[in-house]
Amino acid sequence: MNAHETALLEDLNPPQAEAVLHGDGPLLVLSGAGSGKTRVITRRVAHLVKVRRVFPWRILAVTFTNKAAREMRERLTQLLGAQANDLVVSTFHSAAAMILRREAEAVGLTKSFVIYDDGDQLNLVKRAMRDTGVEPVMQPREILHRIDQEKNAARLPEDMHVEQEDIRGQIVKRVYAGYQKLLRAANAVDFGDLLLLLVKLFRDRPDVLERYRTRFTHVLVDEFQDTNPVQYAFLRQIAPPPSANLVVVGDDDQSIYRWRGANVDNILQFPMQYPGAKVVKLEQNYRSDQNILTAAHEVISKNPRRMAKKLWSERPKGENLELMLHRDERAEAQEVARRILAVQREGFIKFSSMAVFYRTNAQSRVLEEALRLARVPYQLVSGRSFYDRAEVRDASAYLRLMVNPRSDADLLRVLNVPARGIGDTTEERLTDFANEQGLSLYEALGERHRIPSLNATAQKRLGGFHQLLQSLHAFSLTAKDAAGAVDQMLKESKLVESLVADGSDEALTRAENLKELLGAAQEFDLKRASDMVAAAQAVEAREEEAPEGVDSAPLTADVPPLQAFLEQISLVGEADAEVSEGRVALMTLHAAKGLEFDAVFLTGLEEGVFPHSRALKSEEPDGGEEMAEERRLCYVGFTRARKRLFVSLAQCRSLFGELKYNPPSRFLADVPQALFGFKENDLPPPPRAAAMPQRRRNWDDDETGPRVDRSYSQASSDMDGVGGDVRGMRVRHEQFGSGRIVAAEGSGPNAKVTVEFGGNVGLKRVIARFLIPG
Ligand SMILES: Nc1ncnc2c1ncn2[C@@H]1O[C@H](COP(=O)(O)OP(=O)(O)OP(=O)(O)O)[C@@H](O)[C@H]1O
Ligand SMILES: [Mg+2]
Repeated sequence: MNAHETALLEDLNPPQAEAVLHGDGPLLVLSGAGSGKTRVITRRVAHLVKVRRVFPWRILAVTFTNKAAREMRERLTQLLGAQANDLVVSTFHSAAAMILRREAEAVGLTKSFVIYDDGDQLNLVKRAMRDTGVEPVMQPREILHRIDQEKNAARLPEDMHVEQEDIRGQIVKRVYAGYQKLLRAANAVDFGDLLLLLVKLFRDRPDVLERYRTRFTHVLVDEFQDTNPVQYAFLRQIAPPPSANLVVVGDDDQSIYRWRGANVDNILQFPMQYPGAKVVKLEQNYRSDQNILTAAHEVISKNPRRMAKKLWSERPKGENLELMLHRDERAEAQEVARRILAVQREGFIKFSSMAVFYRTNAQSRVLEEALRLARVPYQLVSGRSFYDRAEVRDASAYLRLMVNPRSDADLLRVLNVPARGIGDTTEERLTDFANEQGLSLYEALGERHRIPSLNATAQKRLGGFHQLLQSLHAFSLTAKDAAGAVDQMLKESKLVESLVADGSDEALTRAENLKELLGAAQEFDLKRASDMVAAAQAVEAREEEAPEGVDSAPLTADVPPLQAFLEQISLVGEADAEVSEGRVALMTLHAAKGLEFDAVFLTGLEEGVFPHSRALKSEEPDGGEEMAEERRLCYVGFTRARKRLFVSLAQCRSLFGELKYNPPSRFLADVPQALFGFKENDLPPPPRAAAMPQRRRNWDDDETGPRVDRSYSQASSDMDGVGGDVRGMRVRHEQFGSGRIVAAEGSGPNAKVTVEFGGNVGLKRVIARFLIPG
């Protein structure tokens, strides 16, 4: 073993090392959370390059988010130095986008195609519905969802098999076909197209496929449990069974993207698809304290149809899990803020090592408010929120028109932004004319003198807009960097100027955001310049020439800067925001996968919130696949925590404008009480059902329900008559020691107070006069 090899294997356990050292042929690493799967991928890549002397440009490593890709690349730079810049480390979508751009002509696009997002897609679906004249029996949203599903399943309209009597299916098929036509005419693709078009291209053009197959001799995939059929089809093309060097790592228990077409069968059936694949199981968890692991295990083990897995840890038992009960979502948010501060002060855990999770984005607003008030520095991890702002979308539309004036959806978006007096009638005449003549809107603008019944003013205004677009397009052809192009666009379009002229606070904030977009472009340029230098150095530093006829050029090579910037914007995902140092991260459970934190707050553990109401409506026994997926999501949430896990719930919550009294989440009942530090005798008697008449379902009536339900149903019913002021207060009791008030009933010295005491004492109900503050 040489020195490189020793260093790379040093801190790996035997099965991890086995996976890193595995020779040629397919390999599946299947194991539970925190067992070092991602570490194995990174090490294996480094090992391939350093020890087995595989050219870095032959390696394609696919991760789930751009953020994960960035982190993996950083890690690899530490291990490999400049050579890391010759690797392709990316998400499925950006790998597909890079390849598609190189092969654009072969799929009927030009290199400057733009990528449409969800909002653009919806507009396009509406247009396609109008164009195809389908009966308006389906909502555009629903049709779009079905189209996305078809794309995830690798089906174009002509591949759809729809029965004649399936009216809705027929509608989807027709609109889908019209929608694809509109995309192609606009020289645009949507997210789903990136992989779908590539898979089709590889299928129809074996010569193109062969080039990439010959190039990428090693393909590695993290979070494989969440691949969808079209992604898997791509993998099978580029790394075909039975013998390609395809390494996939994942955990069937963490498959949480079924709603995006992910199919957990991909991982379960991998050994069948790649017969002879080596399977390595990792069983030691390095992340979480034992109590957390036990809780996670108890929750996930209720799922049917899992691959049997063991997971053990040498880590200590750790602290108890903490159960936090609240009157409503505001009290919950305040208490989360308070506990974060306490954990930071007393637990010596940095803000940046803490995270707050929730099931749906809508829950974040109240949490944000409470954190702001409590002066807890936090950051919302929702990568798209900035780019989804109206003014930023307007600016992006202009930028995309700059590189691709044929993009009709973008043109319509900014036709009258900032206001230039182009009204609905003019817009209608323009689009009708374009449709009749088979022109893009931009081309129609050029022919505007032929548009019937347009008066001179309308002509003039359209002319002005046409000129603006022409000028911007011309500028983009010679732009040397993205920031220059953004700056020019902001000036010429007068987007900032009009907002500043408006002068309202809101308009000024919007103007600030546009300047931030310019800042993002500047940052992008700097990064790109250094990446390009690095890539060139990596090519220069190659010790050997690529074999004759093998394509070894960097995948991103010749994309103009503005276009590269736009592509980066389009591919920003929900989980991609970088959390700055010193801040607590707030995110949905879905965005949390792959991450780890010292302390985790999992909020909203109520039936109908988490598990999501959708899963409750499922007609299958026990909620079927939907419920199983919620359970996996809970497992993902728990296993992000290293040392402290707080789970919280509210007795009533208003969400989506409705006030709901939901019973506690079933997942709480699966956690053994001892892990919360409760002892059997601590539990107060169950409350009278009449005390909680508003509940839709009374979990206390459920005789089979686990006892832990009773403890917190009691505590939360206690809160009915009390203000939130004493809760959370620190108190001392002569016999039980110090603790914190969880709930109180009545007021004054005879109030009955439920206190969570430290040590092994746990939850107790005592009379207030026996307590002293502190
Ligand atoms: N052999 C090891 N020795 C010490 N620490 C390790 C070892 N393997 C992994 N770790 C650490 O354990 C933690 C979890 O590793 P990693 O993120 O790779 O796990 P994972 O299996 O990918 O988890 P997840 O299922 O959540 O994606 C990381 O902090 C990692 O550095
Ligand atoms: Mg991982």
